[in-house]
Amino acid sequence: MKKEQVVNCQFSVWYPIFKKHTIKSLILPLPQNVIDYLLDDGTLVVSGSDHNTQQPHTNSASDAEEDIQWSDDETTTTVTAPEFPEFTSQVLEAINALGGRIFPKLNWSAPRDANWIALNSSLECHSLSDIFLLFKSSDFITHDLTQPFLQCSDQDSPDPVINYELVLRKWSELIPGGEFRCFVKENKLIAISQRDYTQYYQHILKQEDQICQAIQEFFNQHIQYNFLDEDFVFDVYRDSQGRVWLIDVNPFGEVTDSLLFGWEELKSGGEITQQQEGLAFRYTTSEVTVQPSPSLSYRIPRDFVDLSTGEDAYKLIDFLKLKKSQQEESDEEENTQQ
Ligand SMILES: Nc1ncnc2c1ncn2[C@@H]1O[C@H](COP(=O)(O)OP(=O)(O)OP(=O)(O)O)[C@@H](O)[C@H]1O
Repeated sequence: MKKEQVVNCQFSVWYPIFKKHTIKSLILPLPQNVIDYLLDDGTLVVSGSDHNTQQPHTNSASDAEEDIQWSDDETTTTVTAPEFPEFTSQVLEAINALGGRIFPKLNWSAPRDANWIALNSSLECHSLSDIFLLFKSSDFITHDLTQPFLQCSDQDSPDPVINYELVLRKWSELIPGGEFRCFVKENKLIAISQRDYTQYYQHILKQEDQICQAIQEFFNQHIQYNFLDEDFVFDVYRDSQGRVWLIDVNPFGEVTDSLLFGWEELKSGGEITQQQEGLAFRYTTSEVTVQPSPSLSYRIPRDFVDLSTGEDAYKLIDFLKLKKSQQEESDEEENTQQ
């Protein structure tokens, strides 16, 4: 996989080409101070200033950044997250234009590994602080920001310049059993895998031929020869009326999860068992093969999740205060012993 293939799979590259066949979205350039904030481990995500109330911002001359401040007085401890007034109002405007509920992404990735941290355990966002909470907790987002070309074979060539972008997609209730990943080699659709492969869906077994045919038709009519590369991977959603929608485009190579196939067999071509002429379709065929969800490995203990995101979000702040006063007490003890 070459760096150029990764560049071509950025959202802002494929979206204009396939706009009519995918979920409505808006793209905003990500300012450098927001990128710095996302990469800074030391700052919490607590901000009251960006709730979706559509209030005009009076101070939008420049986006100021502040650090968290712990006041000395225990009774008035405050936690201040950085503020980006101009960017915040752009994001709120975009969220409102998309109906108030959005799915956030960067150039390539969504923070799928962080959904456990959100109040609703979902990637649905209504404000910039919802987005920040997910982005700051996600290794996938950090990967986009720090090493997007990690697995490329042309490591000796200079890294292409990337303009980082915040992608806001209209929130859509997608049923996981309707999602499929499609592999294209030399402009031919060679393989389709059920995307949520850890679950068994009876309707996939029953409608195997219709699903294959609908995706093949969608590919022939709208995707084939329209993308910048001849090898790539695209994700689709087949809705309850049987209509197929494009969800995402990914590089053809190890950086993309090959799900029920192996990259070796996909790259070598000929060896895959084929359902229809030239096309292999794999899905989970019984409850027996059901595996734990891969996203479970990204989670942390439930107690901590409850503390940080449970019914009472202030519990985390109380917990941190407690830790701080315990630390101060032990420091004092140490001082008196010396
Ligand atoms: N607009 C949306 N509204 C709600 N859920 C969505 C939306 N877009 C995508 N999803 C859900 O989020 C999942 C991940 O989306 P997407 O493929 O865009 O992320 P990604 O980080 O590029 O994933 P991957 O690394 O597997 O390609 C999808 O499988 C789908 O279930």
